[in-house]
Amino acid sequence: MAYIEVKHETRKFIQGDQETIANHDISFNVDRGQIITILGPSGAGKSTLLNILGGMDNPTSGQVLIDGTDIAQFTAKQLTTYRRQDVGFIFQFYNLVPNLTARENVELASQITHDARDVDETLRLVGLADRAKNFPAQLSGGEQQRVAIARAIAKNPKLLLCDEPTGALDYQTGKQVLQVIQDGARQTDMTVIIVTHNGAIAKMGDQIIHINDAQVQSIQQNPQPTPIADIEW
Ligand SMILES: Nc1ncnc2c1ncn2[C@@H]1O[C@H](COP(=O)(O)OP(=O)(O)OP(=O)(O)O)[C@@H](O)[C@H]1O
Repeated sequence: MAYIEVKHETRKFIQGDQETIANHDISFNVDRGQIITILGPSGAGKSTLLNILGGMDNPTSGQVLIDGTDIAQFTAKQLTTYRRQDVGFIFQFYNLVPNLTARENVELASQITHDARDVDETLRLVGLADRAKNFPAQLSGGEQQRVAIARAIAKNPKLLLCDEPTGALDYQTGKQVLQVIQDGARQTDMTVIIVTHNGAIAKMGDQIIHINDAQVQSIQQNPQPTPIADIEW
């Protein structure tokens, strides 16, 4: 059984008399431990889909089975537990707490889960052991994003969701961050979903889901993902 099964997922937003269909009849499967990329232009519906997978939003219709359980049917309380225990998030703009050190930012996440990873070991994993006492403002963009990755991974999530994780970074730093995400995934057996509008980055996925105009345009199996060192954009 696939770890994620999205079946006919649709999300409509209604504002006044205007209806926007952000996701229309979306279906795909993801195996446990896969890295998949969701590729599409601005406004295609990628973030909407990621929010639904992360339990931050509910679809209007359809099923979102995670490990066999339909989270589309979850109550608000069940969704909170799911987000807390099972999901790590990485966003374009890091979202670190500015008055906490790198270590404290990571600790914050590890404290709310049962099965957290060791904070110092996780900082080592992202190559930031020696910056643990620094505040976000004392770190570069790439380092801040690595703290955000450590924070997400420290929860030991089953699912890591990344929304344009390199969107605010330069080319070289962006590649380092992708490498950290990939290494983290391979070492922890997380399932990873990366949203991007960048076709070159999408090639790091074991599966590339092309989304356009709210719909799945194609699903490309990618048995030989491009090594990050070889990705160029
Ligand atoms: N809360 C909302 N209320 C109304 N419309 C929304 C809402 N969230 C998203 N939309 C609309 O749904 C569509 C898809 O948006 P979404 O943010 O999912 O796209 P995206 O592919 O992630 O785009 P981007 O790459 O620019 O972030 C857009 O037309 C957007 O305006």
